[in-house]
Amino acid sequence: MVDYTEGAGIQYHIGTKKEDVGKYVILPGDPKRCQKIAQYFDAPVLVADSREFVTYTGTLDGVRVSVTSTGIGGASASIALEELCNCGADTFIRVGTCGGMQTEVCGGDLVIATGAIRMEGTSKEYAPIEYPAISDLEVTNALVSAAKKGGISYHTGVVQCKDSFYGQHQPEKHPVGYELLEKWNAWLRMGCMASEMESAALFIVGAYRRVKVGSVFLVVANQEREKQGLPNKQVHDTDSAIKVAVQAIRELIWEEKQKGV
Ligand SMILES: O=P(O)(O)O[C@H]1O[C@H](CO)[C@@H](O)[C@H]1O
Ligand SMILES: O=c1cc[nH]c(=O)[nH]1
Repeated sequence: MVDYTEGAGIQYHIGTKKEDVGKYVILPGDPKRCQKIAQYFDAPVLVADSREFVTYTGTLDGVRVSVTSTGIGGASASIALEELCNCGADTFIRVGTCGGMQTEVCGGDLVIATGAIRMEGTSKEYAPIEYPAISDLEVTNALVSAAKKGGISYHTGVVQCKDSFYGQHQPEKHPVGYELLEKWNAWLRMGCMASEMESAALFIVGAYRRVKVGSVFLVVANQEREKQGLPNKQVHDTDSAIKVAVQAIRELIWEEKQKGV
């Protein structure tokens, strides 16, 4: 019988063993982003490739670091996070793409999440909706510091997470479009910066597992700019977000070394 629980030798979905995974893990959604991220590590090795979960491990400044793809949505992201925690990882940075919501959040900018709206299903199977999905402060500060050092245009704030990508982009086609549109307008009025899919689940599962999770996203476009007839640049190269995540991990490693951890 398969042992799905913590302590099992090989994790059931992601296919890693404890010795395969570093303390720090970068979490892209897209498995094809993993190799691109691993190129920034010293001596990267492909340690597992199972379903949507691809894992490489190498080092940064002598410390073991991994990258594991989460697939799309909170359900698979929560599985990746749980199983990486079972392997001993404790600090995570999601590197994703998002759609800008406020008109100043333009294609090519980065968004660093300070919290996430829980309009998805997975986090509700962990914690009551009153519990906030917030990013880890140390990881978030490291991401901000890295973006500043890199001279990259970035925004901080709340992001919206949902399960339906097309509910964001074509709400009028959905039978419950009236509800999606009303909520979208409320998120806009509250100052929500961007829409993506995984951070709410990752922040909630991270809180439950007592690990640190932060998120940085490339803004691929902004549908609100489009609606208002403003120029709407489209950008798909995630390299700036990857560089910021890698630099943030270096800063976190440096801080831990200072503390003698
Ligand atoms: O680019 P990734 O990391 O997959 O992130 C975003 O892109 C996917 C939707 O296109 C969702 O996973 C969303 O969160
Ligand atoms: O608009 C977008 C872009 C990326 N990911 C999303 O979830 N929405």
